[in-house]
Amino acid sequence: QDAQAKLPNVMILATGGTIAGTGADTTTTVGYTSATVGVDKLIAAVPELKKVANVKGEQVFQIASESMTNDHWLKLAKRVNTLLAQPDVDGIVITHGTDTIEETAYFLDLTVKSRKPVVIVGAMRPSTALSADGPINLYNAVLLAGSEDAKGKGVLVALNDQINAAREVTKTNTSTTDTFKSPELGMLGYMQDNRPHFYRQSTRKNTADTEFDISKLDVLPQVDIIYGYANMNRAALDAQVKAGAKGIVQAGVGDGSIAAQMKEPLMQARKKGVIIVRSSRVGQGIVARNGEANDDALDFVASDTLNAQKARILLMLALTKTNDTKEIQRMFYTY
Ligand SMILES: NC(=O)C[C@H](N)C(=O)O
Repeated sequence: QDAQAKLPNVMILATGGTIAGTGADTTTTVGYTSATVGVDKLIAAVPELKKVANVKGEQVFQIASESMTNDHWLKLAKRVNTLLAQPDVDGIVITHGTDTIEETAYFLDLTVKSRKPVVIVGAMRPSTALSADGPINLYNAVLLAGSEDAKGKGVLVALNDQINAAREVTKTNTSTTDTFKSPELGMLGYMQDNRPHFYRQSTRKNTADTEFDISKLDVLPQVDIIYGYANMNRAALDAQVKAGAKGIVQAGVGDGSIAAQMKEPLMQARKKGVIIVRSSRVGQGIVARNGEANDDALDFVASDTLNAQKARILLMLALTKTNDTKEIQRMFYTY
């Protein structure tokens, strides 16, 4: 009894994904159905959890993560903040589909107001598969969320025995279990021997140290992404601006370069008040301010090392505070 009382209290918030998926048979690893197993069953499948934490489950959503929306994020962030404000919650694990895990992780990294651990976990193989990765990933996530070492490190993404920072992690492979990597800045550490081993930490501000507050928001500003490619044209940009986008992230070629034929359309969008952020489709490296484009003259913002899908998140949150491009650029160098 006493030993159990000394264990950390970890809440598991389930949102769906492949970790809760089921396939036709044990060898089905593609073509299965995501988000079918409930949180109680996920917990019951790993009896070892009880030895390392007092776990409680809550089904927040039951969706495949490709269908994650801003509304889901607002609801999830509010729930996480409410739970972490309770003295009887030491850490949170979120089970999530892997397709947008990096986006949800970064959204929470910017909006959770606590230094208690928040760990997001998923799986690449459905729960019914041979060598399903969900159970060990969930076990490690609960250990991590209950550990002292994970406090104050921002939102963590833990799969495949590795710990990555929300800002830096990305899905690098469509289907293998070693898909989550922080290819340019490196992972934070490993899960091994029933404990985390940390080697580094992100230098960017997160969680309790950010300026963003979603507690009173029911909707986020519309921000969309346009993708760079040879022979790019303005159709997607114009459609997004017409549909009411307040911000556009360009996942540009190379160092966020702007095609000659896109310069005028982007300038026109900016004149209409739309904030333009230059990111890159490359996936690694800095998009430098005033590098491949004169951001000062164009009044654009450079994404620094954020990929386009994460730049979209920071721009949405930035737009809840300001429309000033200098301020928004500061935020891109802060978070
Ligand atoms: N491995 C997965 O979880 C993929 C799934 N499509 C999802 O993101 O929900």
